Amino acid sequence: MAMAAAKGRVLPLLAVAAALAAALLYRAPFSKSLGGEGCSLLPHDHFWIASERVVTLGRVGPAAVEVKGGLINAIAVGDYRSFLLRRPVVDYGDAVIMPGLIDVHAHLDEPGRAEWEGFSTGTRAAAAGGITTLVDMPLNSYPSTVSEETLKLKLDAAKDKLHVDVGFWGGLVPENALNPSALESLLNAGVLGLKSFMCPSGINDFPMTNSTHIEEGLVTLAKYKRPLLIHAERIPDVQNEDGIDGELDPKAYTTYLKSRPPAWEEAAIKDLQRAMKDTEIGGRSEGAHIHIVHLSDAKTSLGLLKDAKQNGARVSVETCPHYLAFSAEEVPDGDTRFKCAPPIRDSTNRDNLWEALLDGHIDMLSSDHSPSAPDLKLMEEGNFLRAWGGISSLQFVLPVTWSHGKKYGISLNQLASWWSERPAMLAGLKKKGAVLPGYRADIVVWKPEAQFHLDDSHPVYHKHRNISAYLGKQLSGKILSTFVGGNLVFAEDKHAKAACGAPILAK
Ligand SMILES: NC(=O)N[C@H]1NC(=O)NC1=O
Ligand SMILES: [Zn+2]
Ligand SMILES: [Zn+2]
Repeated sequence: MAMAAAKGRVLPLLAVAAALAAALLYRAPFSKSLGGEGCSLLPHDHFWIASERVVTLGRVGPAAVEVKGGLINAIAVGDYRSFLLRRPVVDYGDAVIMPGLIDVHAHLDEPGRAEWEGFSTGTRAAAAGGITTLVDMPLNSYPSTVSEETLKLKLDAAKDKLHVDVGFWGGLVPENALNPSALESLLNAGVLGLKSFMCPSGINDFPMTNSTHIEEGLVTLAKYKRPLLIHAERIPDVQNEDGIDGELDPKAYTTYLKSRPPAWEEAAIKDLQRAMKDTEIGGRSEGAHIHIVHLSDAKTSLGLLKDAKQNGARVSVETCPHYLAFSAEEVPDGDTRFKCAPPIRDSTNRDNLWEALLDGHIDMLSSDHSPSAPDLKLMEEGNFLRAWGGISSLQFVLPVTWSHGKKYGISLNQLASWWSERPAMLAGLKKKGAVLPGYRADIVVWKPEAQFHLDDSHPVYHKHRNISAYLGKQLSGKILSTFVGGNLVFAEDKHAKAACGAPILAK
């Protein structure tokens, strides 16, 4: 019965042992450390999961993973079936067992804008998508997370609503950037690092920073060894003439592209050169780390970042599935679901982003899940210049990355590196991001080959399915089970009753 709950396939050979094991499992007491009965669809705190394709230790192969008290206790690599005789096991056959995804860039907009997205809906979508940890951005909620007090409001709003673990970035804004004690109190309160914008953010209480704010903020961050995430677009001092003029059709996607050319990304990154240099060994903010969020320009901006890395700057770069899945050529005019900043560029740029990811010049992936209330997307009017910029994608990032990445020959190990290991390092999450003994049992089990059509009948848990650019698409990669800290929080299109994810605070 316990086995059936997880739809595990118990090998016929092990039928007797499995029956014994099931009985054992069923009688096992609920673990307080796992939060009690409603936290898991598999209410046991000691069990094994196994499959032919476990992603661990840089390889993919048959293995069994022992989960005990919320942690991975042991891994039996190789012929796990004989090893597992008489042990309680959920056998996932040839499904992939991989570290749960860590999405370091999601906007869950509580308090203040729960009608855009919230902790409950956002983390349910995450669980359904195999994401086991999210790091929440400091803007789009109201107030923004820019102080100890506003972080406390976030934590209060999140209480009892987290279906996965959630950490928080704080905001670096002009009001705190030149004030080390204000920044220290925010960092001491537990944000995992800071985030700032070099252009208007679209949110009134999250003003943009200039390079001086950034350089000064980094000095404080260096003491804490926590990163600064930067939205690197800046309006160039001199706009060149193919910039936008009033005559262009606001429904045409080309108009939007012209309004935010790659020159914006370039200008920001050039402006960051001194800040990047400061992070080098012996630099003014040695120990700090600059992370460029959602890179879209795979040309000059990427080149500048490669140079900075080569010179020893501590810089990392993420891009997002929408820049890898879509190209400007295929964005229909008036379809503002595809509006994001920086924009989705042409197909050559998309191919170059894949190449940079495969070559290691782009370090990791994140969703930048940034929904709004549907009316702000202006879907009927189709005005790209006035619509909210933000892509709604949280639940689909794994199948989207896989479906499109297959064409570029990506491997399961690369997926685990881009979506789990590197994000864990960026956010300073110890014992997360890999399937290894001693690590938190945050695991996704999925079937890469299973195809599905994201049609109107597909369950979507994040807010406002209609504003997601992925609706109507055919994807490969079905999530079977998601474990967070040993709790089976999602399986067979069902969530565990209780929300037992943990808030993560830096110490
Ligand atoms: N405020 C906000 O979420 N902006 C995000 N949306 C987007 O498309 N890019 C962003 O930075
Ligand atoms: Zn951004
Ligand atoms: Zn964002």
